[in-house]
Amino acid sequence: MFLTLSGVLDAGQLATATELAATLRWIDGAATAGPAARTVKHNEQADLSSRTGAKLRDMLGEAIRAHPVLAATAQPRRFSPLLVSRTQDGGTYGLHVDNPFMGTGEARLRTDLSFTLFLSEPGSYEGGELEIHHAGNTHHAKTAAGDLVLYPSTSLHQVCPVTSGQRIVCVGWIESSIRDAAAREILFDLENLRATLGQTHDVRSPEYLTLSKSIANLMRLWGEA
Ligand SMILES: O=C(O)CCC(=O)C(=O)O
Ligand SMILES: [Fe+2]
Repeated sequence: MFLTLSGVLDAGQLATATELAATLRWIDGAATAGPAARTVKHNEQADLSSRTGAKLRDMLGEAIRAHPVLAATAQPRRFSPLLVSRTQDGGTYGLHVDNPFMGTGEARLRTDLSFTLFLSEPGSYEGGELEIHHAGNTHHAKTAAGDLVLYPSTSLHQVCPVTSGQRIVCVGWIESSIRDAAAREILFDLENLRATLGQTHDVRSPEYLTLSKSIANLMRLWGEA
């Protein structure tokens, strides 16, 4: 699944995010990468432990969690802590795969989906495309500020060199309640079908009830509570 969700941040939230990001302290991005990814990661990470950082993280987290299409397609069970990263001066994040598991204890999650929420307008920097390799295809994403790109964490991907300007993004990972991507897609289609059916059929009709029963039973088969 490769999906661009537009307007995850509205103009007001985007302005606040830009303002807050400008006051943050930045540290070497290699600190938050796994051993292999570290060797190809040439960017900076915002220190979100400050009050301003926490405010930014909370605001971005709320907007992402509130997005209905993200909820419907990803069926999130857990979110990783968000990172905010900055790439400039020819910086890049070379081809890598994300760690399969992140965090420890209660906060540990399996990474099923990765996302990038763009905070810089695409015209304000050169390069910096997020390039995702999947099933023999290569997808390039460089979207408007406020848009979010969602892709399978199973893919190799890279951030192309940023040759001018600054690319600031928020990245994070999702563990889905539906581990298998094909199963997740079937449930997404069935949910859409239920919404369409609801326009012409009563929720007590045999058609609506049978579809609801099938969705619930597939969730039992495929889902994790
Ligand atoms: O900056 C991006 O768009 C993706 C970053 C990335 O691949 C990562 O942090 O693992
Ligand atoms: Fe990555």
